Amino acid sequence: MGSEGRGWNGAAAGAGDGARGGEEKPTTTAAVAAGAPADVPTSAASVDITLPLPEMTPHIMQVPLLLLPPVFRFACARAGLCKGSVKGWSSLDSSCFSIETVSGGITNLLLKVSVKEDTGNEFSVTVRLYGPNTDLVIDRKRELQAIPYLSAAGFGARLLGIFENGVVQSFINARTLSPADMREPRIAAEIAKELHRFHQVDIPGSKEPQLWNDIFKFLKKASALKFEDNEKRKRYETISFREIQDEVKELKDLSDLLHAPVVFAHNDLLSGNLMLNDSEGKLYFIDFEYGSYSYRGYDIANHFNEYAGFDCDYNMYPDKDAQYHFFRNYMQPDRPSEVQAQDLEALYVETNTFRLASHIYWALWALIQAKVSPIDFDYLGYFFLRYGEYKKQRESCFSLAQSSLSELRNG
Ligand SMILES: Nc1ncnc2c1ncn2[C@@H]1O[C@H](COP(=O)(O)OP(=O)(O)OP(=O)(O)O)[C@@H](O)[C@H]1O
Repeated sequence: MGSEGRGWNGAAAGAGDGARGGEEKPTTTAAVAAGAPADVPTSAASVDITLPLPEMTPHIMQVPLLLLPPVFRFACARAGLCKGSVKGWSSLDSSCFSIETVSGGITNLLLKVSVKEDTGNEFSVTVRLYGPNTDLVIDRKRELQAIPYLSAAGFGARLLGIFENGVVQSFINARTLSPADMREPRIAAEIAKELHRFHQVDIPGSKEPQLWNDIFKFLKKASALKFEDNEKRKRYETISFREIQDEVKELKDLSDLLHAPVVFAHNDLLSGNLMLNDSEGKLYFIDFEYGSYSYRGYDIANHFNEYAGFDCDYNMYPDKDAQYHFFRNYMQPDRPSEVQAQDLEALYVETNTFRLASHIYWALWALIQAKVSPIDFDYLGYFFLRYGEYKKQRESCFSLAQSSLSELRNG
């Protein structure tokens, strides 16, 4: 198939040779120039995410075909097929493929593409299509730079190929956790241990924490929006960006005094980004779109805020005992009971200061989404919910940090 047709813009860059059964290494495309790892095949093709699935299907199937050699080799290795030859798979026709939606997501469209050989063997990959305008809140270059290192450390799905507006990844055989699972002490301990490991991954490049840069960038964008819809405009005009700016500055100054350790943080550890294979006891962190160097306490606080679940019930935020249970397993995965009291207290203060930053971050994110996202969701309402929660928690979180700092000063 060529580059013509609705929903299909552009052609493979080199990887097209793979679709004809060749072994040539794909050439560099914009994705590589934007920071993709050099050994991952790329294609300049893009798929129109706005098409209904039946119309999109033929275009989607082209993506794994264009990126065929590595996807194929990976799939063969997993399924024990074809003994390393690419000829077998390239001769399959489209009737051997099936496609289903895994998730509409808030941000992306995730599809499972499966291929069945004559032998009956089947294997699957995922094709993730980036949602329109998501580059306004997601730094794709940062994400693509981090994935190979996270993948090498055993995190997430394997990156098999990159095309203009999405990626092909391995399919993970595991169930997605629910918010209730995530709060369960045994699973919470596993998440804490895995987060300890995640925070030790070294991603080359700048180690500067990005949290406040990102928040200030969001603030700038969020304060300059124009809504055509009357109702939305009225709600938007009630927001005081001067007030938010003052809050952000004050919170940043306070958190700077804590000298919190900086790590490569996931930054979006909600239940939907945690998968568990119960029989193997393997926990997966997925979706590194928001990953960056940041404060460890921020990553933990952001995860705790997600205990609120789909009902956004922030009363589900863990109490001190549940937080300590998590901290113990995070700080000393092998000997959780041996963590020192002062280390627990320090992480408690750190986490519950950054708890506020997480509310501000997602509140501002939601404002931008309210303008640019095609998804029918009350993002403005979500802004008010998160900013309201910030205000509700502000006093107790500020005084916790301030009294801890004054205790430190007074020895
Ligand atoms: N590689 C994978 N293999 C199997 N299932 C996956 C894989 N990646 C994601 N999923 C499933 O798809 C769901 C959505 O994935 P993901 O969170 O990456 O998408 P998203 O569009 O970023 O969603 P959101 O914006 O809501 O976070 C996950 O909760 C998980 O159930």
